[in-house]
Amino acid sequence: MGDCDSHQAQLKPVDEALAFLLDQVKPITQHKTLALDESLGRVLAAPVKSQVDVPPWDNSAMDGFAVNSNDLQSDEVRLRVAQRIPAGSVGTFLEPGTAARIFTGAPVPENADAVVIQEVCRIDGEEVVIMESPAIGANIRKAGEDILQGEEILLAGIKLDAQHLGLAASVGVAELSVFRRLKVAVFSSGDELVMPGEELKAGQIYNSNQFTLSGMLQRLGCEVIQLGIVEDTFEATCDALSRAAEEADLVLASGGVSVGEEDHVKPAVERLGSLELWKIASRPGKPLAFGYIGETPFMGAPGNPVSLFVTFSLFARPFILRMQGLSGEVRPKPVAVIAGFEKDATDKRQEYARGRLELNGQGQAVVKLYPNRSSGVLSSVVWANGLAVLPPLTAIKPGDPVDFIPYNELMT
Ligand SMILES: Nc1nc2c(c(=O)[nH]1)N[C@H]1C(S)=C(S)[C@@H](COP(=O)(O)OP(=O)(O)OC[C@H]3O[C@@H](n4cnc5c(N)ncnc54)[C@H](O)[C@@H]3O)O[C@H]1N2
Ligand code: MOO
Ligand SMILES: [Mg+2]
Repeated sequence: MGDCDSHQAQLKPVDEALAFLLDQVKPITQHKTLALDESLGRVLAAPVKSQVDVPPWDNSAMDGFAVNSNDLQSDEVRLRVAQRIPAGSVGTFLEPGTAARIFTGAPVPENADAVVIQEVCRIDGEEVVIMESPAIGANIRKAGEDILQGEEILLAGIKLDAQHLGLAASVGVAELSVFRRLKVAVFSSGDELVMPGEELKAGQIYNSNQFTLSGMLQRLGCEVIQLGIVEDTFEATCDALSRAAEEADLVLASGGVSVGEEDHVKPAVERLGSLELWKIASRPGKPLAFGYIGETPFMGAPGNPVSLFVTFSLFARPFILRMQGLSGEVRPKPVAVIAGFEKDATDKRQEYARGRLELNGQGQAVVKLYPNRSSGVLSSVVWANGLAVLPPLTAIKPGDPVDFIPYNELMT
C-alpha cells in the first residue's frame, strides 16, 4: 500500500463525502409518458392509482365445484351440476341443492360460498358427489384482495422493474409517466491510452476505463455521450470539459485527478467552474474530484482501473440514482459476513477490498480477498463478487465480522 498519505488530515471520510455529494444533487424534473413495455428501468415520475378492484370479483382459486355450504351438512353429499363456468364467462345464481362446475379464475356464482377441489369429488352422470365438506370461503379469492379501487399501487421515485410493470398492467394502466433519461458525458484522459483493437506502441496501454464506465452508466439507464480519449494538456482538458458540460446533465471523467504535472483535471475544473470536493479517505479512490462546470456537476474518477470501478460504485452511482429522480436509499447497503482474511490497523483510509463471498463447510458466509489489492489490478474486480469494507485504523482477524457490499447492490 506504498502511497504517501502525509496529507491525511485533508482526506474527507467516506460517509461525509457521500453525504456532501448527495446533498448537492438536483434531480431532473422533466418527464414523459411511455408505454409499459418501454418503461423498464426508468424512474416513475408520478404515482399510479388503481381505478379498479383486483380481482374485480370473487373468483375460484381451483378447478372444482362451487357450492353453498348449507347444502353440505352430511359427509357425502350429492348435488346436481346445474351450470358450468370456465374462466372468461359468468355463471348464474346457484340454486339450493345444486353445484356449479367451475375452473380456476372463473367468477364464483351468486349464492356460492365455497369451492370444492375436484380431487375430493366424484362425477356421477349429471351429479357430483362431494366427499369432503369445505370451510366457508374455501378456495375463493375475494374481490379486491390484491388491490382496492383508489389504492396507490406504485409510488413516484421507484425504479421500474418487471414486477412494477406487471402490477400496473394488472389494473389496466397502459402508460406510465417516467423521468427522462439522464445524459452523462464521459471522457478518459491519458496520453498513454489507445483503443482496444489498435496496436500498442511503447509506453501505451489500452483504454479500459471507457468501457467500464460506459457499461456501468448504461446499466443505470443513462444516455452516454462518449467523448473518447483526451490528451494530457490543460487546454485539451478544458475543451473536453466545456463540450461535455454543454451537452450533458453530468460529466464523468477518468484519470488526471492526482497531483502530477500531467494531471490537468483539477486545475481545468477550477478554471471553468468550481472544485467542491477532492480527496477522500477511501482506498482506492483517494483523489476523486467533484465540482461544477458552469451549472453542470462534474465527477472525476482516478485513472487506476480499480479506483474507477470503486469510486463509480460508491459515489457516482448514488449521485446518479438521485439525479434520475429515485427516492429512498441510494447508498449501497452492506451485509454482515465473516472475514476469511487478516489485515492490520495501520491504514488510515477505509478500504474497499475486492472480495469473494462463499459459504464455508458450516454454511456460514465468509469473505476472502483477492491477493493483489493494488488499484491497478482489474482482474481483482472480475474475480470478486463484492467489496469488503475495511474501516480505517482497524485490525481484522479471520472470523471477525466484516461488512460486505455484494455486486448485486451495485449493479442494479
Ligand atoms: N505523488 C502522488 N502520486 C499519486 C497519488 C498521490 O497522492 N501522490 N495518488 C495516487 C492514487 S491513490 C491514484 S488513485 C492515482 C490517480 O491518478 P490519476 O487520477 O491522476 O490518473 P492517471 O495518473 O491519469 O492514471 C493513473 C493510472 O491509471 C491508468 N489509467 C488511466 N486512465 C486509464 C484508462 N482509461 N484505462 C486504463 N488505465 C488507465 C494510468 O495509465 C495510470 O497507470 O494517482 C496516484 N499517484
Ligand atoms: O488508492 Mo488510489 O486512491 O489507488 O485509488
Ligand atoms: Mg495521474
